[in-house]
Amino acid sequence: MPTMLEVRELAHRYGTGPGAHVAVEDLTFTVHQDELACIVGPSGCGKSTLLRCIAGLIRPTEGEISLHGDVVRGVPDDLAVVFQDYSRSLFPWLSVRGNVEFALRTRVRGRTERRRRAQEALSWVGLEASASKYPWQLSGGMQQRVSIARALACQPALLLMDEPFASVDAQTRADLEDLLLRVRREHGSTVLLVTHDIDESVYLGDRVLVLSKSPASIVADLPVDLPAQRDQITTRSSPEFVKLRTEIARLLHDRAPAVGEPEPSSAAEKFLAAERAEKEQQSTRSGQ
Ligand SMILES: Nc1ncnc2c1ncn2[C@@H]1O[C@H](COP(=O)(O)OP(=O)(O)OP(=O)(O)O)[C@@H](O)[C@H]1O
Repeated sequence: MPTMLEVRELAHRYGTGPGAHVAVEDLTFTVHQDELACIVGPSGCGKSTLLRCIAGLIRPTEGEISLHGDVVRGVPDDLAVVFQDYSRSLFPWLSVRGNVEFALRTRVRGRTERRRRAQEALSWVGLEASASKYPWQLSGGMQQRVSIARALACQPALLLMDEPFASVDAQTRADLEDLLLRVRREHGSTVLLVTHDIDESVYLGDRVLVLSKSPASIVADLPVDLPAQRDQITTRSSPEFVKLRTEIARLLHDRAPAVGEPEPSSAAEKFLAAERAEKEQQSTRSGQ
């Protein structure tokens, strides 16, 4: 498959002089066309900084980013982003269809064609019947489906997703993950998705890039050797899945155990258990 995204020796520093903060350093990786690559890393390690550089929102201090061979020097036309906070990314005064059409206003000529593309993308995410509603009339999961439809309607060369499912309850999250896998299978798209959630990175990804603590650098680039057709129960309990998520937890939890401390494997399990507990808490909070 051809290379869609190339990140070469990327570094970004906020500020200058002694107070400068190095957010990412020496990041090099590629994402191929039609691939879904997940980035997982500790909180504050520089994931959003990396995405902002790829989206052309900030200019990296060092290194270069290319999208289908063109060096990124501003916000690329054929790139779409789905953020975690769907409530702030949709216009409340526009209908669901209006929100999707709005994203097409500079990309697609002709109102009829914009409407057709919006309606098509809404059908991909199962929202064609809600096209005339307003975002505030929809559940959180449905609003995020609108954000996904809006991004897909643009037929982006690259879809960036920044913690896209972190603000919904656990069941909705699983539904949205499956929706993303299905839409990708049926319509093809190149996706770079950032998540805190190790299980989610393995469940969704063709590859998982594991980042170090701040400043972020790549500690592992792991292929996910699972079938394209995935299932929340069977896939997540398969030995390959468990092995990979344990390996990632170990990489993120990278330190030698002190005398009397648990072995790395049980430390990794503890880390995963803590992560699951945090997710459950978050899910309870977002369900309230
Ligand atoms: N505009 C900014 N000015 C100065 N420092 C910044 C700025 N944005 C981010 N940082 C710092 O850069 C580091 C990386 O931040 P970034 O938001 O990229 O991390 P992250 O991995 O996305 O975090 P999280 O997982 O919590 O969302 C952090 O220490 C943060 O405080």
